[in-house]
Amino acid sequence: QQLSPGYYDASCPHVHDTVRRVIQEARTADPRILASLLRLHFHDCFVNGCDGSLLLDETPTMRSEKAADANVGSARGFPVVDDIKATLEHACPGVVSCADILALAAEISVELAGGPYWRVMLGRRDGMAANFDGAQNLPSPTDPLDDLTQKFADLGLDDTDFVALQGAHTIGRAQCQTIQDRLYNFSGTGQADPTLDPAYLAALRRRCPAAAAGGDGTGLNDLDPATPDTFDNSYYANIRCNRGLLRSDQAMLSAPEEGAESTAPIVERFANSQAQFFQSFVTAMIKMGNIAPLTGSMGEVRRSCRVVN
Ligand code: HEM
Ligand SMILES: [Ca+2]
Ligand SMILES: [Ca+2]
Repeated sequence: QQLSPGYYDASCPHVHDTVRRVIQEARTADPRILASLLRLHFHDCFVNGCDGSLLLDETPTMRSEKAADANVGSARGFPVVDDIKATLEHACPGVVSCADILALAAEISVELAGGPYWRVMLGRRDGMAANFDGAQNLPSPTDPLDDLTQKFADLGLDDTDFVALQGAHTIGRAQCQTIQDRLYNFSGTGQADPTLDPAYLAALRRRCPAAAAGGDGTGLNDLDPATPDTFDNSYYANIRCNRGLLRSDQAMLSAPEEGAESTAPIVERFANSQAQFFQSFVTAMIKMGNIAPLTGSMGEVRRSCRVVN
């Protein structure tokens, strides 16, 4: 069985508008919520496929994905997902899965931030378990380029998908702790990452004081210093002038292992053409949304996204 854009046409015809309305409301108090929701879909799909596993709370017998390094103190937006779910349970009880809510919320967030529109494939069902170990294996900002591209390739996402999906960092924030080594002690050298633009480095050091100077690592930085809240292609222009925030962002320009293709030409292409970035981003989001979905009678439609029924 396959996903389809019209999956809820009969059972919950206003699902897209409903999700959109709740996000619009949340956004007035918290503009960052668009970025946070987009990230949740990624972190869900990369662990056990797009099955809502990320949303499950810890139980005495099951470690949550929320407790994994990439998510703890970092993944946010869960109360908004709860609000969306509650609104949909009121309108169409027991119909819309939490996995589909994340897919819809990602698309709507991109669109509201000024990015492309696409018809979201729907019909995923929710999984019955979280996978803490899987979440520990999410791509990390300290992974070298080849590990990053391999983690995407393992899920059927090629280098173009990888570069396009990283473009999600055209919106949102990252905590100082994710870049502290780049600013003060790159690869144990006691120096800054030499690939960082000097003016950008100086600005980041002001925002993120060293631990010895009292920095606690929780300060926030724009992932895209040029247009932090707009979904556009300036993320790639930043990388071209060594203003990628995370090491994993800038890594797209680093030399690949022998025999592997360079991702630099794709960065260049997206920096030069927002239309090509948008087109590849949509393709890649639909591919990512198709990772190992539960369909038919597999899994369930959760009543609360935090617990199995
Ligand atoms: C190479 C793979 C990736 C790595 C290593 C990575 C890493 C990170 C890190 C470290 C943060 C900051 C978290 C924090 O400080 O709390 C972040 C934020 C973010 N990531 Fe990624 N990411 C990757 C790919 C993606 C993809 C594929 C998407 C979505 C399609 C995405 C969307 C986001 C967004 C929107 C934010 C900002 C969230 C917010 O402001 O709440 N990332 N990412
Ligand atoms: Ca999942
Ligand atoms: Ca931007």
